[in-house]
Amino acid sequence: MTHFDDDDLTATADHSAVGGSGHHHKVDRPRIEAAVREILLAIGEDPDRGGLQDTPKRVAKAYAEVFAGLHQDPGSVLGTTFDLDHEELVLVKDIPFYSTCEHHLVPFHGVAHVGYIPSHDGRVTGLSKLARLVDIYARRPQVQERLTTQIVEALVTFLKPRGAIVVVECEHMCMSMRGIRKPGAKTVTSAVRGQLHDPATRAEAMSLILGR
Ligand SMILES: Nc1nc2c(ncn2[C@@H]2O[C@H](COP(=O)(O)OP(=O)(O)OP(=O)(O)O)[C@@H](O)[C@H]2O)c(=O)[nH]1
Ligand SMILES: [Zn+2]
Repeated sequence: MTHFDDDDLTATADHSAVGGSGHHHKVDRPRIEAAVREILLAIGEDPDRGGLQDTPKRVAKAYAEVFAGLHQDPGSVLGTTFDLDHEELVLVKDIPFYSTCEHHLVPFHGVAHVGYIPSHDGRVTGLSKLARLVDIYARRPQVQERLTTQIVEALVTFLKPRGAIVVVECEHMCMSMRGIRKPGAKTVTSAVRGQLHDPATRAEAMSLILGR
């Protein structure tokens, strides 16, 4: 039996244009459990002591949640659209998220700002879908640059907007708790497409994003 957890999105991702994983298996929890037991042994711990007995199971459950985005389809999320006749910028800002650095498998977290200028027929998606899109790509082993690009590419692919902008601001735990140890350092990445390349349009979006 495969163990696959998620709250409410269950479609299997296979959309290569927007970074579908191409993996057809789901999260294999027994395999994670065995690996976590090995790690505990390798760091010199006793995986059989009371406090650690259930840890491999807990980690497997947590990983199934944290990496659930590998098995979710951004197209099915952005498929809900409304004909609202709004042809100007729609921006959801300060969307909080947690992701996992693919280099160290420790968290990076912050906020994403996601905006687009709807297509000429004025079709817009539900606002919550923009936040769902962020989670689908955040819940994978990631680097911040790819996360940013995948979100903007999904907007372009599924909404055919006249323009799109994604700005992501993160603190990387791999830079805070270990290595260079610079807690508080923030990494900002952005990606723009279409009409948001226009300096005035881009400046308007950026002032909305930065105006706190
Ligand atoms: N570009 C980019 N780099 C990242 C991201 N997350 C972590 N990194 C970096 O990935 C790099 C990996 O560098 P390596 O030299 O291979 O690994 P390392 O010896 O653990 O590096 P240090 O973190 O400098 O100790 C580090 O510089 C991290 O800061 C990310 O989202 N984007
Ligand atoms: Zn890292």
